[in-house]
Amino acid sequence: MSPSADTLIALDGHRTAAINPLLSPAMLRHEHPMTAEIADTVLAGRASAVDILDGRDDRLLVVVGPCSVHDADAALDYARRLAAKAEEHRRDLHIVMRVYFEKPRTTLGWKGLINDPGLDGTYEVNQGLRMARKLLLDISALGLPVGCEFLDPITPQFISDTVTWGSIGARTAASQVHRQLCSALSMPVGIKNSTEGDVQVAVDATRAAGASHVFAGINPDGLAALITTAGNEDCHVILRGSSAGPNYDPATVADTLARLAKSGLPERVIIDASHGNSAKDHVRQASVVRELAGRIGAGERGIAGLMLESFLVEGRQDLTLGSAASLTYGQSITDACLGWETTAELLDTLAEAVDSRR
Ligand SMILES: O=C[C@H](O)[C@H](O)COP(=O)(O)O
Ligand SMILES: C=C(OP(=O)(O)O)C(=O)O
Repeated sequence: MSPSADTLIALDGHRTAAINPLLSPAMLRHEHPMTAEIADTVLAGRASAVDILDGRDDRLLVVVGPCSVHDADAALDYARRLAAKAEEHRRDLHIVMRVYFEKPRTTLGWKGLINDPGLDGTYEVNQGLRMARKLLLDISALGLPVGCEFLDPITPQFISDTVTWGSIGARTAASQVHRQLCSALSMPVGIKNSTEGDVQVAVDATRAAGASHVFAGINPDGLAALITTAGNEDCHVILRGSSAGPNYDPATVADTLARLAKSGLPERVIIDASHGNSAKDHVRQASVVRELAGRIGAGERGIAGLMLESFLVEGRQDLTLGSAASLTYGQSITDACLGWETTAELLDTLAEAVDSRR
């Protein structure tokens, strides 16, 4: 005898409130298509990032932009300013804009524009995916490459062709699902040390992502599929500090490079000037960048790039769900960011440091 409908729900529908349609990756890519010009920006941006990581290009990779995107207009406004700065410093810096749509929360909070584009708890994910893809294309169309954190393992199918540099965050570096995902991605991916400061987890993730994997995912039509990957040899470690304090000091950088060498991996790191390296204080973030510029200018090698959290207006503000209209334009609603003027100054300083090291 078959179980009753109520029994079936009790078995595995007990805590599912709703299941709604999700648009397919192929449909979204059809609505917001790649262009030949944008493809050139993405491919050239990836090639430059890989050349820097591999030491064939002596510039610095700088991933800079808001902690999270909550307003596409403000992000594009920021992107126009950054594109001009990227052009000015193209000889010394390879600038990639941080365009983060997925926020991993310590406990609870707004999870980013893809999850809740209305900033009001309505979770219009299909709309969020449309907004994200459109913005990634709009920014790349300026000739400015973009960088994203990949959090949900399904999201990359919708946007990854537009992304020049990817990241795996501190909270997911140990996750096999995310390591497998990295092994499939076509761009270089930075993987962070844990929030508690474990660097080895990022080294292990880099090694795991370099191998081939077979896992369940979705195909371009959104159907469940078995994915076989080639492995991504362009993954690298990001030192982001921790709850115990910063980890961008020369000794930790040297120790990380030694750990990478021991695992047979290229010796290179990216330093995140924010998060645990600045205790999420944007003023301290500027000091971290200045200190690193001094070290790079004095000849330190192994640091292939930096990450900066920056937006139009310095600092941060709290979001009250449903009250987006009262937010300050161009200010972060997640972690505190450097303001535009300080960011521009710091980019000048980093460019000078690269020139001195040369
Ligand atoms: O980069 C953003 C945050 O540091 C990360 O999403 C965690 O944020 P939370 O501790 O405010 O949840
Ligand atoms: C969430 C982020 O950082 P972390 O994973 O280092 O906390 C981030 O860079 O947005």
